[in-house]
Amino acid sequence: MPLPDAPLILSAENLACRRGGRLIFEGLTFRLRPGEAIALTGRNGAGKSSLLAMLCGRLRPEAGTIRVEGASDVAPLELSHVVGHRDGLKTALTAQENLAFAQALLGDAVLSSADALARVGLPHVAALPVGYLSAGQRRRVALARLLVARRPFWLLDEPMAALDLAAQAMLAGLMREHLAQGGAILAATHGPLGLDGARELRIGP
Ligand SMILES: Nc1ncnc2c1ncn2[C@@H]1O[C@H](COP(=O)(O)OP(=O)(O)OP(=O)(O)O)[C@@H](O)[C@H]1O
Repeated sequence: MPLPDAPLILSAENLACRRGGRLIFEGLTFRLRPGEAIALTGRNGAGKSSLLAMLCGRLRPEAGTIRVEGASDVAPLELSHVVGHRDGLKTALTAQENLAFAQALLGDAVLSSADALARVGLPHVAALPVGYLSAGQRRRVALARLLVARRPFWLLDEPMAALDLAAQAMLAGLMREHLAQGGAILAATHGPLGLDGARELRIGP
């Protein structure tokens, strides 16, 4: 899908989240603007992953609204890359095949699969089935999906998990590039993202 020309803002208004009958959070309001990064923080169980699930349409808010200002008729998921705890990779396919699949699915191609793997430092595993890769290598392949198709919003759940220090620096660099190009990032995290200008959004006490 071609991206709309208008500046896009991911907007959440007065969100409440209920899981297993328990109110997890309520009254959550924020706007994610072009070029902006939000570090979503909070203790274990505060609802960070649940918020990401709501933003990408997998979980219905108990109350409140989520919309994209500038493209109100488009679901946020269609304008987002989501990298969650589950990497969504197909273990029998090679790294390159997984990325080619993602590119065909997501459209609006940017880098080729081979170039995206090179950017995340994995050119040598392109032809290996993902099932053979280490945890950190798998995460890098999942992150390479960010590079094969253009999406303004990156919604990331613990993106630094399983990455060694060099890979953390590489990811911070990719995120900075995305922000410099007018993209926006919301990342649930328990640690630093390596982004100086990131604004903290804390859920819970
Ligand atoms: N499918 C579910 N059914 C019932 N409760 C759930 C379900 N999924 C999550 N929860 C509960 O919702 C709460 C929020 O979970 P969530 O995974 O969003 O927290 P989190 O902030 O991402 O935690 P962490 O920092 O540990 O990753 C937790 O109490 C969790 O047990």
